[in-house]
Amino acid sequence: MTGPGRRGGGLLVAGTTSDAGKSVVTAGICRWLVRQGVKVAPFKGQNMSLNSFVTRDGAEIGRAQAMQAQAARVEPSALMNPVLLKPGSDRSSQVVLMGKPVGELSARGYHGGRQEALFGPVVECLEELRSSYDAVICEGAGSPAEINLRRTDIVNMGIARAARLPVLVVGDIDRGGVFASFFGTTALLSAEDQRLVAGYLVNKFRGDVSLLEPGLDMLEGLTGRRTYGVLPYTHGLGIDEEDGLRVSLRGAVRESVVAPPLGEDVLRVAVCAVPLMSNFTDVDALAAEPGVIVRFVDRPEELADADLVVVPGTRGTVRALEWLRERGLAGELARRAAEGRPVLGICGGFQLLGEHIEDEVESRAGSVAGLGLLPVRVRFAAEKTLARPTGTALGERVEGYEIHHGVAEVLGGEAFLSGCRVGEVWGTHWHGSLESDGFRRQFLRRVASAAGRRFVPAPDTSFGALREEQLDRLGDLIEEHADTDALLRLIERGAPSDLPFIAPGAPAAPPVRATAGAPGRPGAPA
Ligand SMILES: NC(=O)CC[C@H](N)C(=O)O
Repeated sequence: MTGPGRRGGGLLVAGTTSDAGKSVVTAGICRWLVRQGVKVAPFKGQNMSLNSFVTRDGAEIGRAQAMQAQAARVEPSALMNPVLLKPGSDRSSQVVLMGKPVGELSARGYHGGRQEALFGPVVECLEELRSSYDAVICEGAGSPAEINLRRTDIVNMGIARAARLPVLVVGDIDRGGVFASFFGTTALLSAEDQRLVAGYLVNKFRGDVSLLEPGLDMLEGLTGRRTYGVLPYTHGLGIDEEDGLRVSLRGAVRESVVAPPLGEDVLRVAVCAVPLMSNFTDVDALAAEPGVIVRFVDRPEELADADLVVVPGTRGTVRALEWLRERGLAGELARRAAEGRPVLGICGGFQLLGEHIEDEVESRAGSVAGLGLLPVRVRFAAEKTLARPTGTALGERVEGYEIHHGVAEVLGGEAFLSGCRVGEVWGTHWHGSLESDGFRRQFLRRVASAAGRRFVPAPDTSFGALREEQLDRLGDLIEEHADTDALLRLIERGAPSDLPFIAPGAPAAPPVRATAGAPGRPGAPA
């Protein structure tokens, strides 16, 4: 890898838990490597997420992999995330294979054979990437020691074994229990799997590393495996989170810039935390503006002081509609619309603002009345629209991306990004439009004026530049707090050959039970 043309380096970044920081560590490693002149790509065999992105050639992949591709300074591709599971309920998910939906499957159906069938294609995607990049940094899912799922695994040790990748296990020390987690994660793997587990990376550490070091030495004594770095707890790096289901955002304030507002007033944005929220990252660009406060809400009272209410995308348009009605938010939205106070509906949030929804695909609820705030009729199609549209709104160029089954027929209002606007109610299928800086500023000016706020958008916020800065900070974290020489050796040469076996190893599988417990969320590791 040090010389041009050297191919085949790789690493699997696994975690002791979900949310240990695998995605950001993977991105950080990609950014550090590309800065060293290494041609690097990210990969995740299977991702479970409602936050997805559309590649230039129209394939849907997890946003986390798209973000990692940006960290690696390469164009995202379906090869980087061949399987994407999009939960539609606690028990079933839409399976997206190589960027296209192939059907809805229950967790049981998925683990009962379908996932195994995907192993070959997933490994082929990884091999294809490895043949054209110096290094591929793979992200695992959940924990590699999910002993109930190991047999059919296509994202953790299954992939590491097939591609002979060294494995680095990331642990979140902020939650505590990191030593037991590292030890246990290793000790519950088979001897063959353990041979690839090269060592550990401590994430989210606060305080004095010298206090941690004796523990890391003891861990090495116990496992024969070293720790490759201790990354400090860093705020503001939660970019492009994976899973809108697991992370309850209700009541949460979107991490915003600390710069003071320019005008006399701030602008308050309330985002309805609808069920199965998709691409809630759309509002990150609002939170990046000085003086814009973005929070997720689920009660009508919380809309009262909001200058803008966003109804975001959702994998369950009809379900979200019911939820808005049950919680009294629907009435509040109608009142706002009548008063000329701004509302922005994005994708599923746009669909439900319309007059009528015909859905035999997503909810199978048939004919459903929408909130009637926009002159739009939506009919769900089996075919998914995946697109990267560009256009103009408020005199500014806008780029976006579309991921939806619903097809909107716009019957009136003023055209707005393939959707429409009536009064101060705006609706579009486009995600990501707020990342277009000029448009975002114009839109915020318009909202401020409609809301009667003396808010002034900063003239120079560049969302793209902020995103790049964040990725650079991730690269810095690796460069400054990991043993990069050792990491590079690992990526180039694979796991050391003398890693000891830690008892007891993988437990034997029990005889198959006729009525095994329900597996909970589909594809549990996420
Ligand atoms: N991304 C979305 O919000 C999707 C909207 C809706 N569930 C559809 O598929 O049409």
